[in-house]
Amino acid sequence: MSDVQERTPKNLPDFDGLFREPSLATGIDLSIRGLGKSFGEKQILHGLDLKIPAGQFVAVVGRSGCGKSTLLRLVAGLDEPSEGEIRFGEGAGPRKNDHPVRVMFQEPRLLPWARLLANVEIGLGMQSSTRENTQSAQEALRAVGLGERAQEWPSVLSGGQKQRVALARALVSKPRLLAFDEPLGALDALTRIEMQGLLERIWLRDKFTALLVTHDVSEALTLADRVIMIEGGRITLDLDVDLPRPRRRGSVDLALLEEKILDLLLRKELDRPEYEI
Ligand SMILES: Nc1ncnc2c1ncn2[C@@H]1O[C@H](COP(=O)(O)OP(=O)(O)OP(=O)(O)O)[C@@H](O)[C@H]1O
Repeated sequence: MSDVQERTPKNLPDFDGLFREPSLATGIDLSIRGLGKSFGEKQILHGLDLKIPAGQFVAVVGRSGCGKSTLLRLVAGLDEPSEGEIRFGEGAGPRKNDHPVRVMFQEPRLLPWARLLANVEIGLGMQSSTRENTQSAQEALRAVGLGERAQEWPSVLSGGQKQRVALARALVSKPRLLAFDEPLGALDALTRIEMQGLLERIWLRDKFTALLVTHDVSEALTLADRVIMIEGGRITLDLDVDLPRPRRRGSVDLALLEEKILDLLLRKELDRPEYEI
């Protein structure tokens, strides 16, 4: 597992000169015990146990419908567990107000009638705009490389640029845990690779705890310290990805790990009763 302590700003790749100063945000521990979730008669998650130390980057993979987004929604406080508990930080109970988690979704969900700066300020709450909020939003836009475009409208942006605004909006409140639900799923391959680099650099700078739900095993392995696989509502793989960063796409180490995870996913698929002859 990567050592969080070693991620000092001096190791960081520069992005338009924007990553020299670390922000004050730091990650938070996440502890999940006996987590279950049912929708009506259908049980989706079964007694999940998971501990994520502050600052770790964890990717969650698994077949479509296995419950990845359900887990993320529970962690983000967007839904209530049917059983079990989710705790943040040393000994802290579930926090209703001042929730430490922000989410970035696959769709940017920008307000078309608000300029980019105002869209990012929304990440600080719906209170009226203050000078500090405007400054924070401007900094967040700068961090995603859109500082010069604060007064533009969402409609003039490409899909990748809209996702960068969504990232700025998620970052502006300096969350202690940032959850990503397929954030790059709708982007073309090149933009996706660029965005992966941006996500990694921002995470290295801010040291928040990261929970990434993705279909893309290669993306999980490029970004995460640890990859978790959910199958049948349970964690069936918990793999440390102990490779130096930034990771080289197409390297033998990554390819071997990817093959191992894909093999497991495919074998599980073949084991399913509907595939029996
Ligand atoms: N609000 C809901 N009401 C009823 N069923 C739901 C609800 N939310 C999710 N489900 C069901 O829970 C199961 C898991 O859904 P979830 O979205 O967590 O899967 P996923 O692994 O994220 O899938 P995908 O990779 O396709 O996005 C699915 O069968 C889904 O239909």
